[in-house]
Amino acid sequence: MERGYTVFKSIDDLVKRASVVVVAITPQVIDSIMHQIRNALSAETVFLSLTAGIDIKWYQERLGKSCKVIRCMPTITAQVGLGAFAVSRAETVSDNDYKEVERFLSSCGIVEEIPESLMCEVVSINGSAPAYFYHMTRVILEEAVYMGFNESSALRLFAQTMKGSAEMLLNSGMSVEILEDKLRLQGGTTLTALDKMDALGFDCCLKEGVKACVSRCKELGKL
Ligand SMILES: NC(=O)C1=CN([C@@H]2O[C@H](COP(=O)(O)OP(=O)(O)OC[C@H]3O[C@@H](n4cnc5c(N)ncnc54)[C@H](OP(=O)(O)O)[C@@H]3O)[C@@H](O)[C@H]2O)C=CC1
Ligand SMILES: O=C(O)[C@@H]1CCC=N1
Repeated sequence: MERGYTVFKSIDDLVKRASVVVVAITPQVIDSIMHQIRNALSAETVFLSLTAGIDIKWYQERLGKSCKVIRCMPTITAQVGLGAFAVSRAETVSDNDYKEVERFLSSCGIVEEIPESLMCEVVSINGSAPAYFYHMTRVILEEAVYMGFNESSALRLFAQTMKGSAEMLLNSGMSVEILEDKLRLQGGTTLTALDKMDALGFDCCLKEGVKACVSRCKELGKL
């Protein structure tokens, strides 16, 4: 433990020694490690699953009804301490177990407890959402370069603007409608841009993307 972590030679050894086991593998391979986990799991072990689409019932069917499962949908932004974790728990998870996991997740982001029935829906607003933003950034940057900007200069301007916009949404006390309305000046540039995007189906594209994301999450749970 000199470096603050220990490397185990097998999943079996790791699960036997851990009070909380974090499962962060893809839905496509999770079934293949279940038997190793089942043999090593104690009644006290808390199982924190980050795997999209896999529900609490799925774990209970493989590990037993009494297993303590917390399902979590994380975001890649935890890497910079700004994670947004959506969690739900099995009835077998005590408040103390839950608080321990919440404390651990809170070290790198915010934690919201949500009904398990919304765990696939939430992927579309947290887990996958950073990619929507990165994709939008790529499109905007492409246009910026076309207009003559240096790419890194445009990136700094755009990303800082988005960071500030998110900060205002979270901490200004103003609603998203009020904030948008503040920019919708009659005859102004912003309104012209929003009208053009609206006419080309921007809102509809976003809604359809969100729906596709949720559907895929549900399919992953059935693989
Ligand atoms: N990426 C994201 O932003 C988000 C991901 N998620 C969820 O997190 C989970 C992991 O995603 P992500 O980290 O991106 O995926 P990666 O493919 O980057 O990582 C998968 C990990 O699983 C390990 N692994 C694969 N097969 C086995 C196995 N048989 N036994 C043990 N370990 C194995 C891999 O180890 P090795 O490298 O050694 O092969 C790798 O560390 C997914 O379920 C995804 O739905 C949720 C929200 C956001
Ligand atoms: O794309 C995926 O399947 C995972 C879930 C959320 C983000 N990445």
